[in-house]
Amino acid sequence: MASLSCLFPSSPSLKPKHDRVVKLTPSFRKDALAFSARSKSNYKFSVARKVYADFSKTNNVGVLKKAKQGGFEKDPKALWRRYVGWLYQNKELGLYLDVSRIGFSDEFVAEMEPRFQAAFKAMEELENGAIANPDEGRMVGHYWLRNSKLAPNSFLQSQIEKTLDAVCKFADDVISGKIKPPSSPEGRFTQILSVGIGGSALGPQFVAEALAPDNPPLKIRFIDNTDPAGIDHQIAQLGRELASTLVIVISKSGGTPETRNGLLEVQKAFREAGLDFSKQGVAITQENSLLDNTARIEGWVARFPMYDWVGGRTSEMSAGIEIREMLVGASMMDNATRSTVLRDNPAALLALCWYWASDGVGSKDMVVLPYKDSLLLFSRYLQQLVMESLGKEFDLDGNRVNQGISVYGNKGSTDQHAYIQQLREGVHNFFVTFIEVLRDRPPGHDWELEPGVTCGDYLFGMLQGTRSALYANDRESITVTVQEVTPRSVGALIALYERAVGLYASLVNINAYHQPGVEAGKKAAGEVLALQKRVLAVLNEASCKQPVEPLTLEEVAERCHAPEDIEMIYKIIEHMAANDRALIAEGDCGSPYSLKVFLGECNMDELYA
Ligand SMILES: O=P(O)(O)OC[C@H]1O[C@H](O)[C@H](O)[C@@H](O)[C@@H]1O
Repeated sequence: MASLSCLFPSSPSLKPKHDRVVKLTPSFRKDALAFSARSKSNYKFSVARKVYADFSKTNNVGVLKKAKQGGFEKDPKALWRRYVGWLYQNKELGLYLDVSRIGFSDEFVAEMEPRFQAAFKAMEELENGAIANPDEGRMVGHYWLRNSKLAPNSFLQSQIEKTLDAVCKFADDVISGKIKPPSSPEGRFTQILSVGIGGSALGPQFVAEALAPDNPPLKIRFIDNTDPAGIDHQIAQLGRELASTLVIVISKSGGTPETRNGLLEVQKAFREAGLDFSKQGVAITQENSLLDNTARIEGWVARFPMYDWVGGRTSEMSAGIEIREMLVGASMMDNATRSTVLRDNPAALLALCWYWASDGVGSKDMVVLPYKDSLLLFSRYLQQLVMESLGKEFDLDGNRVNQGISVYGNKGSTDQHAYIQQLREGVHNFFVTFIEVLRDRPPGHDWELEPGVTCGDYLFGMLQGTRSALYANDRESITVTVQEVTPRSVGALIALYERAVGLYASLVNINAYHQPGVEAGKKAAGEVLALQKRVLAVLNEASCKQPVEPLTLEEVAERCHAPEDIEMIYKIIEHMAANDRALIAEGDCGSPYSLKVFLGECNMDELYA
């Protein structure tokens, strides 16, 4: 078993290359202001504007703010012309993008054109194998997964193709019962339990929810946290079907603590049920990772690779279900989003809208509202893709920029009964993306629940109504329309947003492919657990005395040589007490100074260890 420290890797390569506490330079400030003023001063709808910059005195963070006053284009005919003029249509994919309810002007588009050309060039270089993730010294190759011929060399190309074939064959063999669990009465796998977190969970969850047939050959459930009660619930729900459950453990790094814990908990459940986990376990991870080595040594059913050059949040196409059609959709969208003509490139249009709506500094949140239950998880999926990619402290030149765009949303029309009130009338700090699906339900199932009106017409009406009502109050929106939710359209949507994020990152000059900020929390979590071990040792020593010596928090902190960590020690003891692992002799947790604690048992082995 790996020690805990191995599972909280702190990668030195993730550190900034140089001291990046750099002030926002006056020239940057001037450029930003001039750019914003120039591009918006001629705004054709004659919107009065006030543009000002506000620089925080305390941390040198520059925030360019704009104030929009007056109205948007409200004349229906002019608005219709704007709609038609900017409408993007992808005939092959049956996908439309409407950006008419974002108020950018022609002057703004012209100002942005050179930046987009630079972004297109950077994207081309990325696709050709440039080190597009400089901090980590990595190529960024998720686009090759849907067109292996793009891979920069034949070795990578054949790796991609072989993996895809192997995944598809494995899936067929599991479904047909050729690969089966050793001791299940059904004689085939009936359930999938997917264990993973972040990019190793959100994509599979989204796709599984979006594309699940009514009666899938295998049902899928997820463990995506280190919450023991949540894990117990998933295992309990499987019940006797644990014997016919295929457990797929997904972790690019192969060392993420939450995923490791999920695996250990599931393996324990297998042992207790008298089942051999290795005959039902599959690993999807980088070659030679901790997970890969474990799976190899224990002889799991299968192992599939994730690549160094594919980030977790862009790994949806690495290995999974229904993959070939999704890849076709993604590849078609990739072709469309390679266009260097802004108007013809839906990813560039999205990036343009994001830049306009959020002033290129994330001043507005992106609310994602799919009007389709099966796309519920799209917003959660996009939350990671957008926020982990764009939420960066420094730009590529080392300037402190604190970039990002916040993403939230669930689905319509459900959310209309929750927070649309605030969107329409409250604080104006967002823009909306509607996802519209034209086909309501499979052909032949529709009926009119009142004369001339189906259930789906209501959903349609709610979307259109909300879009209009928001715009009437100067709230901007984008609408992405697809014909149906199919593997192809889901693949296309994922590819559309992956590219939009990449292009936007170029516009604001940040690395979209690393996540240095995530390391801080992981490191701190490791320190908490290390402190907990010291607390346990101190309490154990006092609890082994005759008579037992209950300790105050101050005494524990002092004996741990960590008086400055007393608050964390209190939290550790509170948590242990709630789980019957520490006993309260006096006082209670609500009055920390009154507390005296000890352990229920003395562990002699540990005492003399
Ligand atoms: O796939 P794994 O290596 O287990 O990583 C799972 C997740 O870990 C971290 O939180 C990263 O920030 C995510 O980008 C990643 O998706």
